[in-house]
Amino acid sequence: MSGVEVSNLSYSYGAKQALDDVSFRVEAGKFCALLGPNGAGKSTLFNLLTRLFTSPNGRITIAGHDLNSAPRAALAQLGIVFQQTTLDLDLTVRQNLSYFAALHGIAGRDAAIRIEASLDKLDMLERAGEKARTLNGGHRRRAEIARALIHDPVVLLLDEPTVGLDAAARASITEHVHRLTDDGTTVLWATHLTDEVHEDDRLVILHQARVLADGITKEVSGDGSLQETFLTLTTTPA
Ligand SMILES: Nc1ncnc2c1ncn2[C@@H]1O[C@H](COP(=O)(O)OP(=O)(O)OP(=O)(O)O)[C@@H](O)[C@H]1O
Repeated sequence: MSGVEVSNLSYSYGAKQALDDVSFRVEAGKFCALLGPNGAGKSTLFNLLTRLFTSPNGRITIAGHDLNSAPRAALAQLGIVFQQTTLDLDLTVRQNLSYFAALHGIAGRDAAIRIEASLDKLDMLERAGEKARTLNGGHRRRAEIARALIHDPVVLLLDEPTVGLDAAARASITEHVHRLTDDGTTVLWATHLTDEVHEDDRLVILHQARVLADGITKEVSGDGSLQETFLTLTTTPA
């Protein structure tokens, strides 16, 4: 089964083409890194995947649901972590998650069970009663990821989720999110940092609106390092 499928997707801001005939498919339960330098088109793609933008060109399916013709079914299967923090800093971690659960129509005992399970996956249970304001950047991010899992989405999208974090927090979040695939979650992780990508991950390299490489990371890198491959691909004119 496919988690996310993008077919022949294009998008322009006026004369500026941000995505040019982009296609890739991520199988359910896999971690896929969407790797691209600044301006590659990653945020544009995320805005289309979350239906903030729509495009007449191309097709997106989420867990088999066409985002255009069945948007409610498709979006119900999506968990989203945006680049900018969206926690209410004056609420505790648990209150932030409860509020989000309520927005999804989840309440009472069901909500409590899901919140515990989501926090546990991110090793955040012991911080449930702390106000978001008192957490460091890494823990805030982990709380947001836990929040994105409450409704048990098939697909989790993260748009450069480690921006602004120190090396230890980046490594911890990267590991936690990789482990989510053990439960069958499909992960699409946008980044410009090659050290966040594991050699067995699916990898899509995006540059100047186009997909330049698509495959298993170690196969894309070949004999070199991913860093070398990425630099070669993205510093050579497309
Ligand atoms: N509102 C806009 N109007 C015009 N051009 C835009 C707009 N938003 C983005 N672009 C351009 O579209 C291209 C893709 O931008 P996008 O933000 O999707 O890339 P990105 O890979 O997310 O980059 P970054 O890592 O810097 O966020 C870039 O050339 C960018 O300058």
